[in-house]
Amino acid sequence: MDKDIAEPDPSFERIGIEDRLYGEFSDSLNTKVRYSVSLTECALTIQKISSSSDRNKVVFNLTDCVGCRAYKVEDETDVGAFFTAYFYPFKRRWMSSGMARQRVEQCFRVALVQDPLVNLQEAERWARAIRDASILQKPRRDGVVYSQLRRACRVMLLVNPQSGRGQALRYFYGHIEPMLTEALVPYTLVITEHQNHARDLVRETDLSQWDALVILSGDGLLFEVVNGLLEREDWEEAIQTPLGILPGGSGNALAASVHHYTQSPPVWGEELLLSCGFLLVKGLVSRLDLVSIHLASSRRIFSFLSLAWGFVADVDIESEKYRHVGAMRFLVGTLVRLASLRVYQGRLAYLPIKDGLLPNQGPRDHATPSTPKQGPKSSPNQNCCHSSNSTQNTAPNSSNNAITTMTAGPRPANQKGPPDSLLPDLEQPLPEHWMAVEEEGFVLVLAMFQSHLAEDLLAAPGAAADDGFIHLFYVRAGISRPALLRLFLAMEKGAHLAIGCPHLVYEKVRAFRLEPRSSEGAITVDGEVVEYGPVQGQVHGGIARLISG
Ligand SMILES: Nc1ncnc2c1ncn2[C@@H]1O[C@H](COP(=O)(O)OP(=O)(O)OP(=O)(O)O)[C@@H](O)[C@H]1O
Repeated sequence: MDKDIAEPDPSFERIGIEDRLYGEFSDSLNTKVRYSVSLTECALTIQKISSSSDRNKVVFNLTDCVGCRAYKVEDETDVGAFFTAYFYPFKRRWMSSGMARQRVEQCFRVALVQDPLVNLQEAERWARAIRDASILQKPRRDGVVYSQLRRACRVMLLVNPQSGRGQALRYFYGHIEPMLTEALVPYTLVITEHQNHARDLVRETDLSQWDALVILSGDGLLFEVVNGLLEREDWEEAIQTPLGILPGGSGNALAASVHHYTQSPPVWGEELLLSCGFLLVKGLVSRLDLVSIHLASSRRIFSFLSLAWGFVADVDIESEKYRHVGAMRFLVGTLVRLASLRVYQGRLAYLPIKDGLLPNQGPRDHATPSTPKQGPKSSPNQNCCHSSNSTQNTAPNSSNNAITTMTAGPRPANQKGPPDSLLPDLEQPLPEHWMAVEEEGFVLVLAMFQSHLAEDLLAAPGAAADDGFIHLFYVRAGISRPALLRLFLAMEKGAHLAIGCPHLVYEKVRAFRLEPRSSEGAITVDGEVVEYGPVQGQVHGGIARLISG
């Protein structure tokens, strides 16, 4: 479903890189004020004609432009026409520090001649040239070219009116609808009415009608959409439908991750909404990893965000009652939960990433900065797992790493979606090359698939949407309450790995298995509670597609 970039206006192409489109127009509200306006491939430059000072020159980068339209006003006596360009540049916040995208509109009156039609044609020529220039350059990341939604793509926009503080519809009408109109993106609004509404809808819908499925809600609604797509007969094609996320919940972890991947300064709340809306109308699409999660009941679900057990899962569940404070609910929940800190018993095992090495060989890929300093005593106890009856073969994967895989993974009956080649059945022993973590107990286990756990929790700073890794963290029993609090406070800036906490361990893995022994506890997947018991998962690198930037 790769859509190529729209064809640019040929008249603009003739201008060439060095040339400019130049014109003189009046202010839309005051015809006595006139501007010289010039357009290059990269920028729209506006200067007041009376002024010789450069201070009155404003330069807009066209990468910040979402659209431009030409029009005529109702007044029959006015021969003039207008064009308005819409920009969302990063600007310093009013009355506070930092930068965030803010909406700026530039409108000009075209009255070159007395013929209204000629003026309108000239306004349309400018609007088209600005639109085309704003989509000409395809960004690159590490040599990978993003694909792009076709212009005028058809978007199904699903809004959960109950999500977060119940503001999702206000966000839509206040910010997103105007932006979609400015960018000429046609959409159909679907207001979800109950749980699983979105899941049922995407499972049944004719996907050929849609170029993108966009969610304005918390992460829970996207979880439904992803799983609905993977329950279809045509799941392989269905999961290629580009997915978009707009933050409307109280966690908004994927939205925060998408913003983080643009390497822009961090933003929250409606500023994050504006940033994600901007990325949506720009329509760049990257790959998205999904992790298939096997539950004790043989049910398999697909996750794009996280799996949590212990402290993080408990905070997630218990902080539901503080959702009226928005993203702050996790901080409030953390403080409350710290008072009744628990240790959880269980077994954790994982399949490590070993570049160019067979598992069990070479140095451990231990990312905890403190670990080498602490010596073997404070290293987690890790052993290889032993398998009696697993069938294995060793095959190089696409990045030439020797990864031992299972020949045939478990595939629950009637289950769609990709097979899990790295996982044995949940009741079966793990292959020998898996690493087993032997600990006295855990305070938390957290498997992250994106960078953010919530808008203000940068749990896996090095993660990317399609890195093909599960970022596995665990905190061993024995950590003090102040040390755990310090970890979570540092996580706001993604600095928790750098503070030298000997109880925190971080591994990049491809698969994991968790077998809780404590009878009480909770496991959450993408923030939703799932059945408690043994659970395992493996990453499927880049099988979905995400509108990002
Ligand atoms: N109209 C509705 N009324 C009640 N529940 C709904 C409705 N629409 C969707 N849902 C369900 O609400 C659940 C939570 O949705 P979602 O995660 O998107 O928002 P949230 O829980 O407010 O976000 P967050 O987890 O960030 O706080 C989903 O499981 C979804 O199925």
